Amino acid sequence: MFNRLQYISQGNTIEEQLYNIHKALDHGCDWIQMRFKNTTPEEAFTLAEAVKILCKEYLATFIINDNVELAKKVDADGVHLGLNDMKIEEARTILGDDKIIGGTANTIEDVLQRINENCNYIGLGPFQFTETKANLSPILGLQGYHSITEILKSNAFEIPIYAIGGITLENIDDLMETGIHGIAISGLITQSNNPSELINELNEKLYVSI
Ligand SMILES: Cc1ncc(COP(=O)(O)OP(=O)(O)O)c(N)n1
Ligand SMILES: Cc1nc(C(=O)O)sc1CCOP(=O)(O)O
Ligand SMILES: [Mg+2]
Repeated sequence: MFNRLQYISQGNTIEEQLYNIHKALDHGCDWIQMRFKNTTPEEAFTLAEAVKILCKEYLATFIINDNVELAKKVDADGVHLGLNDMKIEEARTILGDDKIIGGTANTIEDVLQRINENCNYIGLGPFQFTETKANLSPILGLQGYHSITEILKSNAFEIPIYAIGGITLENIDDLMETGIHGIAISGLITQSNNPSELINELNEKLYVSI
């Protein structure tokens, strides 16, 4: 079973990224998505090599955002691909069946497409407004997750769905009640002054039904 909490990394430099990723790992995150935008291929490779070593040390899952070739090059555990990134089928051909390929969805139509593409999980968002990502798709809100998970349940689809976008501690119980698998968080963890307490509280809420 996949982790229920994904940390989506932030940082404008390799140093900032490493600091934030190390902080998340040190305080209990064990699924890291390296999301390093507006950088050079060389810097992305340098960071990915370092994060691979860190994730191995912490026994954490290492996912790279967008860049399939980099994930292959550093032997990451997988990639996350948006609707405008490389096609899932092409990524699967490059990475093979043993790697994790996550896909973004913003609507039920996108979700069904991702299921047909044999994604390993779906990042469904945005839950609410967030400054972490530009050009957000329409906000889903709690009702948006309810309506989508209802359709999936009635069709016996069991792909892990992660909510993403502006998620805070107060949203977890309501989101998990919709039947999603877990959540993906960036800013809340990055900006936390007490990451241990926050991540413990997040995990308590996420695994309470287990
Ligand atoms: C878990 C998860 N869900 C969604 C996204 C968004 O991916 P994408 O639409 O490709 O946007 P960028 O992150 O590339 O800006 C994600 N990264 N992770
Ligand atoms: C990377 C990303 N993708 C989204 C989507 O809706 O596809 S929202 C988002 C940002 C998530 O960061 P935060 O937890 O700081 O809001
Ligand atoms: Mg992307």
